[in-house]
Formats: sequence, C-alpha cells, structure tokens
Amino acid sequence: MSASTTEPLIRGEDDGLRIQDDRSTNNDIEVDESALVAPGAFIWALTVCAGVSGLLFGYDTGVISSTLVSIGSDLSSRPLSTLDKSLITSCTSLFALIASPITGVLADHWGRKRVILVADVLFVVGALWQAVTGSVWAMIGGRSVVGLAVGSASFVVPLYISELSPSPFRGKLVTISALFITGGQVVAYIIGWLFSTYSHGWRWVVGLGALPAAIQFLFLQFMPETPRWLVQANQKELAKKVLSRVYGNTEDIQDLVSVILRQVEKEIYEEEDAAAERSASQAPKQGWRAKMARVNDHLTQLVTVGGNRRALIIACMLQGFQQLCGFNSLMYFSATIFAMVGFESPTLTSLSIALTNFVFTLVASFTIEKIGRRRILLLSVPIMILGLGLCSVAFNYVDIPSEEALLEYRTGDRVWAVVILIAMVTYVAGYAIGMGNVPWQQSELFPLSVRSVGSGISTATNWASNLLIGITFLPMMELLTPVGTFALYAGICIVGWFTIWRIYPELGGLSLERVGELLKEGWNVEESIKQARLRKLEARQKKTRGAT
Ligand SMILES: O[C@H]1[C@H](O)[C@@H](O)[C@H](O)[C@@H](O)[C@H]1O
Repeated sequence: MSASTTEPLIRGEDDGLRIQDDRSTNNDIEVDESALVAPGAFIWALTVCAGVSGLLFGYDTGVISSTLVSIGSDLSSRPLSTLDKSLITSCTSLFALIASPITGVLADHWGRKRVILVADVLFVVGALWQAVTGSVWAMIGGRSVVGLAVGSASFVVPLYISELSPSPFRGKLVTISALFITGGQVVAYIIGWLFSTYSHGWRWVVGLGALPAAIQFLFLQFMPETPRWLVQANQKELAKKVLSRVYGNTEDIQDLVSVILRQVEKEIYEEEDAAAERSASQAPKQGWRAKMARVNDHLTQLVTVGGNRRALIIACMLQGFQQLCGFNSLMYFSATIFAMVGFESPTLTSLSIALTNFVFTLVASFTIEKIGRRRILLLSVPIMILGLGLCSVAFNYVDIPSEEALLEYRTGDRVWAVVILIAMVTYVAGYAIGMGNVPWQQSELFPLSVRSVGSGISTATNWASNLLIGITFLPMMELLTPVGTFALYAGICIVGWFTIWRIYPELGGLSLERVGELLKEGWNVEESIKQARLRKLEARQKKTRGAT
C-alpha cells in the first residue's frame, strides 16, 4: 500500500481532503491492493442489490420462450402469426440496442445510480403494460419498454459494480452480475412452465417482473454512487466515505483509500487538461451546447486516441462474439429445437440449457480471478467449438419434420437426439464459463473519461448482434439446414478464438487506471501476461510470508 509520490498538496477547498494534485508531477501512483483477502460485506451487499437488474434482464429475456407458446388467442383475438412472434421477440433487443448508447451518455451526467433507478421504472411500466395488454401491437409496445430497461441495465450494472469493487475481486463481482442474468433466465423458464397450464397464466408471468424492480427501486435509495463518478462530480469527501466503506475502515486501509483517490484524480486532471487544450481554440459554450460538445469530445477521444480505440475494439469484439456464437438462439428457440428432434417434453428439456448456463456461470465466478479473463476464454471457446461441431454432425443423422408436422413428431432417432442434447449442454457449459460473462467486464477496459460512453457502445454491439441472431436463426435453419447453421456458429467461434488470442490482454487484478496505461501503446498481450504472472507470484510470496 504505497505511493511513490511524496509531498501531498491540498487541491481546492471543497472538502478539505488532502489529495495530491498530480498536474504538477509526472510521478506514477502505485496502488497495491494485493493484501486484500476477500470482498467485504458492504461491496457484497451492493453487488447483490445492483445484481437485481441483471435478474430482471435475464427474466425478461428468458420469459419470452414460454410466453409465446402460452398466449394462444389472448391478443387481438387470434393466434399469433410467425411475424407477430418475431416482432414480439426482437423488439426487446432492438430497443435495448437503442437504449444502451443513450444511457451510456446519461450515466456520465446523471450518475450510474440514477440510470439504474430509471431502468427500474421502465421495468415496472413494461411488466404491467404487458400483463394487461389486449392486442399484439400493444404487446410489442410493452416489450419495447422492457427493451429500454434491459438495454440500460445491461450496460450500467457491470459499470457500477466494476467502479466500486477493489481490483482483485472485480472479475468475480462482475461475474456475479452475469450470474443474476442466468439465474433470472432459469427463474423465467420455471415460472413460465408452472403457469403454462393456467389460462391467461402468461399475464402473471410477465407481470411478475415488476416486483423485483419495485423492491430494487426502494433499496437503491440507500445505495451510494460510485467513488469514481463522485470524484468526477467533485464530491471527493463522499467518494472517500464510499471507498472507506468498500475497503474497510482500518488505519492501514485509509492509506490505500487515499492512494486510490489520488490515482483517480490524477486521471481526471490529465483528461481535463487535455480537454481544455483541445477546446482552447473554440468559443466557450454554455448549457446544453456545452454538454453536447463534451459528448462529442468523448466520442472523438474514443475513436482517435490509440488506447481508447483499442479498448473499444476489444470490448465490441467480445460483445459481438458473445452473441454471434449463437447462444441466444438456444435461449429463445431451444424448446423448438428439442421438439424438432423428438423430445417428449421440449420445454422441460430446454430447462437443461438455462440450468447449465447458470451452474457454469457460478463455476466461472469462483475461477475467473484464479485463471484470468484471457485464459478462461482461450480454454473455454474450444469447448464451445467441440459442442457445436458435435451438434452439427449429429443433425446429419436426425430426420427433421416439416413445420406443420412438428407438433405430431415424436419418433426421432433417440440416440442422436440425446447426442444433440449432450452436445448443446457441452456448448452451453463452455459458453457460460467464458464468453457468457467475460465481455461484461467491458467497463474495465476504458479510462474514466470515456468509460461510460465506451461501455454504452459495446453494449449496443451486444444487442445489435443479439438482434441479428434472433432474426436469422429460424431462416438459417431452413436455408442452411441445422447442420450448416451450427457449423457456421462453430466457424464464428474459431474466428473469435484467434481474435482473442491476438488482441485481448490479461487484465485480471489490474486497477482500472492501470488498464488504460497497458493499452496506450499497443495490445500489449505479452506484457500483460508477464505482469499477471508477476502479480500472482507476488501474491503467493506475500501469503507464504504471512503464514510464516
Ligand atoms: O451474459 C449473458 C448471459 O450469458 C445470458 O445467458 C445471455 O442470454 C445474454 O445474452 C448474455 O449477455
């Protein structure tokens, strides 16, 4: 817990906090968090409270599978057409895609917490709207409001957790939010299945989503803003209080808290100075024009500054592959696939997909810090390729009935149907361990000045790819056949593996401010691996020293 700088100066008089003004020095600030053993109760509580948004994200995306088959003629007094089903499913992804870059900007102005609050209001409105709706178009409206909520929550929750958590536990705690997503999907599958026999039961299923959102809304009143946003908003005293609660209040820890604050401040000062230099030649702007100019400046910085651009490429690449590898086609259509290959109870069989996803995300939360983000991806993507390859081969041996005959079809080749199930479970396990959660670590890639905007854009990439997969899956199953479709997803995973291997450095255990430095001059993959090894070695040595 040391800072290599000396002579702290007092900057500003707003809160009397003794913080080094690093405009005057080029010294590095070293934050050493390796002595921290486990996340404290406070950060756990915050992660769980924020994670409820993930639960809603999972619930509202998972619920559609059972809702579509239970609606019957409840909407517009007619059965749903294929177009109705596609629109009801994809409008959520479309509106999530629209919401994420916008909330990316808003989270900078309003703060991270207020975006979670707004998402909660949208979750409640969307859930109740769907529950009472009478027509197909009104249902599409309700699903779109939910889409706005899902888009905002999916971007802001990992950002919130990542800015609050101590570096050694950041990977684990952000993975917990992914665990909530997959847990929400399991709950949605189970509740959907339980209510499927009641007439109009689907209205309860979609309406229930309002409850956790309303509870979270109440809890949020007691949750703090992130220290990093608070420093940016010039509320340093409050930022210090939050950090102290996250890290603990011992004297030793207070030194560490001060060093972290100084590091955050240093980053902000450097960015402020650079922004002032850039705008020196322009006429000063006021009000919303000033705000727009700031957003514009952030977007320009995101693309033109090498380190930011690299961060954006990595974040969008990971989010793109997370969806283009085809996982959500199973989430949305696994029941259809299992019916196709002849399973007696396709909805129940498809629960195995959601459960595997949940269980292996749980495994990831225990292992990600030990194995590392990069390594966990490089090890798990081949498992996905294996599952998809096996699936593609197995489909060669199963007779697929025409769509009309689908409901009566129950006599597929049992052995190959089971092979398909095993292959899919293998694929999902591989996905959940790496691809399903590592991309949500996206916020750590960006420096504070462009973190919110950058995370918003990469979340939008996730939803754009999600939309693409949702729309193309069924047509591809016809045009390319299941063999071709799953082979294509395997091919995408192969490309994904090579791209990750080439450009994604190991970022586990680095402070958010250090990540920026790593990407400044290049991808620095080799260097990052070396540093990660060193960090591990040091941590091990400290432990042994502590034990003796
Ligand atoms: O991380 C989540 C998770 O893997 C979900 O199961 C999936 O449906 C989402 O698309 C993804 O973003």
